[in-house]
Amino acid sequence: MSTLITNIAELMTQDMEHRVLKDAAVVIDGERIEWIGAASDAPAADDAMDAGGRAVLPGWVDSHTHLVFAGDRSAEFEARMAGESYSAGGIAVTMDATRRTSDYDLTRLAMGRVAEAVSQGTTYLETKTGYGLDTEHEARSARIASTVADEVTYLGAHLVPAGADADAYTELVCGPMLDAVRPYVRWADVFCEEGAFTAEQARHVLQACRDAGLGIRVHGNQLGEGPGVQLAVELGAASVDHVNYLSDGDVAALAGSWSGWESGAGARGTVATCLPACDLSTRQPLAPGRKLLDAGVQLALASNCNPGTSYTSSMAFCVATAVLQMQLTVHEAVRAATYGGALALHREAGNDADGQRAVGSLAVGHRADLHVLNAPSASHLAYRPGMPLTYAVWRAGVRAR
Ligand SMILES: N=CN[C@@H](CCC(=O)O)C(=O)O
Ligand SMILES: [Zn+2]
Repeated sequence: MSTLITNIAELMTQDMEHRVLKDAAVVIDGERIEWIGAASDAPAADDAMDAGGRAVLPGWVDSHTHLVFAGDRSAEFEARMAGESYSAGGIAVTMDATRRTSDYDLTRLAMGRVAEAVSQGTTYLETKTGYGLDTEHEARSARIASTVADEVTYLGAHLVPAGADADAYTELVCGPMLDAVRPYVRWADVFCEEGAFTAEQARHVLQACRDAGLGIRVHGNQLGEGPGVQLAVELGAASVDHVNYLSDGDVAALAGSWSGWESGAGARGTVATCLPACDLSTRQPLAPGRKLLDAGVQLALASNCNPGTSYTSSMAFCVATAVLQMQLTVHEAVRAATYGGALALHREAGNDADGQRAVGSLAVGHRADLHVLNAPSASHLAYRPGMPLTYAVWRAGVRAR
């Protein structure tokens, strides 16, 4: 069954040539994109939709969320708005609420959050464990996550639970807990920050998880300059996320990891994932996205949806903030929220060794993940911030909104 979507005023492909087509059309067939080009050249299809002069872009790829949780931390948020600063300790509050919640309710809550994200144009989504923090509850979170998200990350190393010895807990994360989550996850992550895990503990976790066949990523440099970025680059992590406080050496290390990549002469590097909604909600300085891009670093934008630091799954909000406050162009911000997320998850074009279709860009053969805006161009995402601009969504070729 094929569908022609025509009368597209602006088609932002985010493909390798960065093409933006005017008066365009797309044909999707099953879960894949069959054809892209000028509306006047479009082939016939079984079905047709007139986009009415609207803009189309790839569905958002949200490469960093924490959706498997229960409970509410609005009091912590209010205290922060009154001047308190964020610290990792709040994670324990969510851990308690999450452990007390049944499988059924935890699944229902996570599914509801995914549905909210999809209704706003997100078509590919990663989520993490990290609110279980013992073997039983981390495995349960990983299992539930694997039923609701496209990609699952093991974040047993989110916080050392109260009363536990940090090194003994790290051993648990690298041993029995890793074995228990392994069937459900593709990635591992560690919160490498003061109050969470030291560089040495983080290295141990990342190496053990890599040895177990997982891809790795790091929460780093969120609350101050720290070892997270350097560790991520050294170990070849797919991404380092937050990146608020960076030394010149950190920026250089990230840029160096991408040298030669675009010309095909170098290997992939470590994506810097900026989380602007989190930065606003924690009153941290926004990550230096402009500086990173100018240095040659590949950037992702993600929501970091979680109850502590960023209780929103709105990628449009992240894009608007990146344009209005981080000095990215609209094209750069949309690219970071689509192609950049795919790059951070090793799901971009040309990286489909396991048979999955590429996401995050629109080209023939890629997964049919399309986001139709109720606007004639993507610039309206920043020009009309906060407006409900999602008009239609296709996720793997299925109309999701
Ligand atoms: N920084 C570490 N983890 C989450 C916050 C978790 C929480 O406070 O519940 C984050 O990415 O911001
Ligand atoms: Zn996070």
